[in-house]
Amino acid sequence: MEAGDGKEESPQPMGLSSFQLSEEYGFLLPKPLTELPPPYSPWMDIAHELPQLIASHQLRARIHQMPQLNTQHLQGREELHLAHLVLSFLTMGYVWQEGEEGSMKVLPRNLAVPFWEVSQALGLPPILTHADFVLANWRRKDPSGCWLPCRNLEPIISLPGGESLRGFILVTLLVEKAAVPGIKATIQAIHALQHLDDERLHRALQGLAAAIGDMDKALQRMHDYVDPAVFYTVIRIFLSGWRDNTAMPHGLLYEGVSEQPMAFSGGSAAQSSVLHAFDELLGIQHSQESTTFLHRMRDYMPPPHRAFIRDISQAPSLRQHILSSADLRLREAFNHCITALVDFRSHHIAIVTKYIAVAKVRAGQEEAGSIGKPPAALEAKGTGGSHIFIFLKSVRDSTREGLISA
Ligand code: HEM
Repeated sequence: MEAGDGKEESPQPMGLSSFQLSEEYGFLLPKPLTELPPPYSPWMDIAHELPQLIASHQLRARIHQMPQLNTQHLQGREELHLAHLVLSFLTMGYVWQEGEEGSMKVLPRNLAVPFWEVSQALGLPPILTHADFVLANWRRKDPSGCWLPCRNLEPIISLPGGESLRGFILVTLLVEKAAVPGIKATIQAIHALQHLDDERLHRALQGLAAAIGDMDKALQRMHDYVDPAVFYTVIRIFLSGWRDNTAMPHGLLYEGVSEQPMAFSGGSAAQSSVLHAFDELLGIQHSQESTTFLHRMRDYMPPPHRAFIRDISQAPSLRQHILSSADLRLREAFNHCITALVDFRSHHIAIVTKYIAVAKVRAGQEEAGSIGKPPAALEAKGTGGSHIFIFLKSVRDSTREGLISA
């Protein structure tokens, strides 16, 4: 990361862009493409009809009829991201169309080979990631209209789940957007540390705490837009992966790519770079087990975002600086960041309780099959494969341990 140029509050755009971070949109892809060039219409045509094709059990047949397209005509980051988004959604639909018991263990070569090639080009795994589901999956309905309210936003590609699926994607998007000032404050804080500029550091920490508070407010909107029963019984399975999942114990065979099945975790906001970056800046030490899981999730991030987190972890230690400083205002601002992060994580646990634990009990009480059959293999595990509540509480509690006492 480069040093600032004297204009204190705005980090160098160069510093942001070298990590494929946008001044306005942070980790979100700033202007996602919504269509691929004409040769790729066989993919796009299926992708635009995905929820209906899955509901009518026709997706697998349509994918079998798809030609095997050459990926060499895809140009630039935007086209590659849209291709990965489309192929990952097709793959999730193909594998899970008939639910957990009817999952497919082989991905046909006309889908597997291009998906593998696009994944290699982007440095992403060949499965749906947070980068697909959220970062590259948004468009304005009215291109000249503003971001908020949510009504002007919609996902480019959908899965079953109707308005709840839309809400789940868009609320997560709003959390990413609310994080943007916090990402810039993170860079400011590192510049300030490098230059031993405590005034600037203090302002950066205040900015970071405010941004985490705004992320928390955005997160709460999940309650307004997403129905727990639809999330639990319809949406969740399509985010599931083939690693740490007893429904796919041997992984997925990517035909034409490898002789052996491969195992990848499903999509999860644990793959969002935001909290990884904040944890590194604040020097939060998670348990070994949680750290192993979270670090594995970094393999599911675009490589430049991974590099951003790595560079923060290699920067001078903020925590050591605060501990050795006599400036109580700094300590207070640092602790505000920690408290805001604990609150965010506590509210997230409340959401997970409502959308998974309580929804599971309610689904058990409903007539079997009234909405959909929830995946049994995911009852105690997240789509990323973690043991949900042990993991989330450990991560929240180790965040709290980051407080520096007076
Ligand atoms: C209905 C909404 C949500 C549910 C049910 C949910 C569920 C989960 C689960 C089960 C995990 C454990 C990891 C795994 O195996 O996947 C997790 C982790 C995580 N989720 Fe969510 N999540 C939701 C919304 C969000 C949103 C909107 C964000 C914000 C971007 C978010 C951020 C995270 C983060 C950062 C982690 C990693 C643990 C941490 O750092 O605290 N989640 N989530």
